[in-house]
Amino acid sequence: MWAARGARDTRRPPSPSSSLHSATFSNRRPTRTPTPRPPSRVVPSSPPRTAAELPRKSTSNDKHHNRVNMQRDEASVSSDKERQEKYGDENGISNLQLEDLIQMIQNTEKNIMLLNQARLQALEHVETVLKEKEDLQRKLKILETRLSETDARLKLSAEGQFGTEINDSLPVLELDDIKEENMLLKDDIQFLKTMLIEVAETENSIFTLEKERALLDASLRELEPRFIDAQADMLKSGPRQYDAWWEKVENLGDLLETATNKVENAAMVLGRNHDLEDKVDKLEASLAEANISKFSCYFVDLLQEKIKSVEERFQVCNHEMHSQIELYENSIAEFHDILSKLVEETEKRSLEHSASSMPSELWSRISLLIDGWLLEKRISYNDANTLREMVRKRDSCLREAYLSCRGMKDREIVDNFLKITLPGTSSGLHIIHIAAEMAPVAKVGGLADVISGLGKALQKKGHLVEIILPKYDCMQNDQVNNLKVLDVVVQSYFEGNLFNNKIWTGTVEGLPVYFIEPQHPAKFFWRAQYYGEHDDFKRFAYFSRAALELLYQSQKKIDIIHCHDWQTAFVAPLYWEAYANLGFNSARICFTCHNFEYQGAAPAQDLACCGLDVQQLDREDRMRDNSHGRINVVKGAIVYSNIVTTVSPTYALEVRSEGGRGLQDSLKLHSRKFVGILNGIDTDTWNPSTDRHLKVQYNANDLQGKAANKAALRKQLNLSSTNASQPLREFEGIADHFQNNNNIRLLLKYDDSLSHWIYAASDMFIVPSMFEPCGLTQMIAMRYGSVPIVRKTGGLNDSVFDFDDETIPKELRNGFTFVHPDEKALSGAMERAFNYYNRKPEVWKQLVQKDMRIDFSWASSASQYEDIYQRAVARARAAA
Ligand SMILES: Nc1ncnc2c1ncn2[C@@H]1O[C@H](COP(=O)(O)OP(=O)(O)O)[C@@H](O)[C@H]1O
Repeated sequence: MWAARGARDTRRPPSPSSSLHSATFSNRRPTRTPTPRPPSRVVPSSPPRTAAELPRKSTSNDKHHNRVNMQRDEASVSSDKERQEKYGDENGISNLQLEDLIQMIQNTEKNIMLLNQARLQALEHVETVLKEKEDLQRKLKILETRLSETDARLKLSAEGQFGTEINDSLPVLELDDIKEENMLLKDDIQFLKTMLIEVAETENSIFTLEKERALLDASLRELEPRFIDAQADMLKSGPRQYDAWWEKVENLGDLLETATNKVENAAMVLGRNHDLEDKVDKLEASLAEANISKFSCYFVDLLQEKIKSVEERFQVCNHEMHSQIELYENSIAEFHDILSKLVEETEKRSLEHSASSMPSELWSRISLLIDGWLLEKRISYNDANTLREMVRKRDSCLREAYLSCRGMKDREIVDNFLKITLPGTSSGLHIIHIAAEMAPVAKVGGLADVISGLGKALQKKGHLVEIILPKYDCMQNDQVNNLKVLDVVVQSYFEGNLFNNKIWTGTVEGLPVYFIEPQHPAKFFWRAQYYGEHDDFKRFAYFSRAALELLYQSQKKIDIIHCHDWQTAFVAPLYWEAYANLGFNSARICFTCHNFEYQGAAPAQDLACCGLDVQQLDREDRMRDNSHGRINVVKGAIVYSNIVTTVSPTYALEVRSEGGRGLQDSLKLHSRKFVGILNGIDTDTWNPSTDRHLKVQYNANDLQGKAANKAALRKQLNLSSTNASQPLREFEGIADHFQNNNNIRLLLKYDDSLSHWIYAASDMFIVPSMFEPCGLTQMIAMRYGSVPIVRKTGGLNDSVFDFDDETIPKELRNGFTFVHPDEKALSGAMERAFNYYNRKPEVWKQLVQKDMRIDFSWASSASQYEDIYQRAVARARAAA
């Protein structure tokens, strides 16, 4: 499958067909990172000897339990390893200690589960005992009936109605004795009944206990994820915390062991109840025997004795049960206490942890806070600068002050910040980008990618980077974090009047951004589109002036103001002609032209709208266009900037001749400050192994997902699926014609998500541009394993090297190129690519993998920008 980018012949506003065309699809779901699972729980088939499972305290010889422990240990060890790989051993705690600690925590947690299991099983036993008690009651009833029968018979026999046999064998005196004994027996049985009621009460209290245990269980489940976090935190804790945690975990272990023993004792007591039941059985049997042997005195004695012993045993058991339950209740309360302390500590630790690795997003918020306070005149210029310096240095005091501000009133926060202002120095620069686009909040094309990509890379290098954009009505507000309007109005000059501007702030991709919303009747940025308005010149002249006014009023001590393309090229002459005289002159101006096709030429008098002096600037050596009697804003930026760049070394050469579109002489004149730096791509945004827009994520080592994306896109675009390697072609004029074609689709729309998918689905990416200042698409394509076929021009020439060109080092060869801007040359390059694709799939695969591994990140390009910024700043300081 192929994606082709239209030959470049127009720039802003981009033609809707300017980029990606292709097709494919798959209905496979993306592979997802497995959700972390809770630690496995082992439920033993009998009440566990949990002490054996407590670390370093094992006493059990039970084979089954040993096996269970071994499985658990293996699980703990492997998860420990994973954690160690993830977090490393930053604080010098020995691996062994950490392993022990983690293993201990995991075992402890599992033991809690096991303890609960044991409790459940103990309860099951209690239920059994309850049933057995009922049996016992039934049997006692029978016993009672039989006794009363015996009583009746004895009565009859005493009255002489019972036959001679009895009268012969039992004298009357003996019968009286038996009667009395039977009465005693009855009392005993009554007593036994009372005891059984007591047992029932004990059971009730066990059920109450069980309820409490269930609550505890629920809170345990809630605590489980925090507990896991705490384990991770512990890996990062210093030795002191490690010791404290260790001690707590050991206490917990001891407590659990005690509780376990108690449960074991309870189980023993229940066992004794079984014995008791056996004895009652025997009693019953003996009674039957006594009945058969017709009330032998000896038997009744025996019976009485047995009942007495039953009663005694019952009392002992009951007492034991009560004390066990009491102990168990106490240990649960203790356990609860330790658990709450553990939670408290975990929360404290996680707060400390987040403080040590505060993301750039938060630093950006602090930076915006400081600027807001300065504009609102709540802090002085000096304090603001000191605080900014601290932001730049990622100062830990400032971080602490910010983190401790939660819930404070505004005034208190300001005071808090002012308290920690200390003088400091830094080699980092304060860089402001003023631009018309920024990805992903306001993106039309590559300029937007550059602003966020370069900004992030410079921020990573320790510079304080801020962006100023127009507040477009059509921008993606959902891509801005913390978007809010400042309680301040910045006035700026336009066409002889001052106009209010609302200032919005927010972070985009972790960078602090200002959005200017002009309160001008022309509603400059309420046009439902970024470019293409009849008054574009005025719209962006207004914006450039307002952006400088914002910087001026916020009294920032800026090192670099970086403006981009003709829309913000006004900044360079405005800064030096209108603001430097006011003392706002610490910054050096850098101008990047992303495309010399667009130069912002207009009738000379139009320049006056933003306060520039037309008389002064409409001169050959300043802003007058080289070929027409107009003024040219890009020329003005070339003349007035300290640094001028364009987006690739080859394009920098091209624009010194024809490619300069009339500005070649100016560029030659200012060639000492002019340089071409190849753009990078934002490798976080463009990453096939994490890209959420794809059907299936993949990487250079596992290309299966790429094929799945291709199949998915083909299906989505309703293309034939009979031949998966069928190519697509393009061109607007034949879009309708292609609509019913099985192998071709022409897509004429801007769709960011689809663009990601197309990069992933395509095998080849054709960029046959007539000219291409840099081009990002060929680099993004390579990152997604789509081999570029490009014309050797501009940045394409600096990033794509022909696979068959033996004059180029082999390791650099990554695509297919052609020079002549005609169909024959393009077909030749495509044929060569197809040859490899169809006939040498292994070679092709290696090429795809190699392309995916090329580093197109901003890192090296940002270093070049950093270098030229620093040199310009150093020159300025030396001159001062
Ligand atoms: N139709 C489109 N839908 C979504 N994104 C697009 C589209 N066309 C181009 N893009 C994106 O715009 C950027 C183009 O950058 P670049 O190659 O420098 O071209 P340009 O300078 O014309 O903007 C890339 O991020 C590309 O993915």
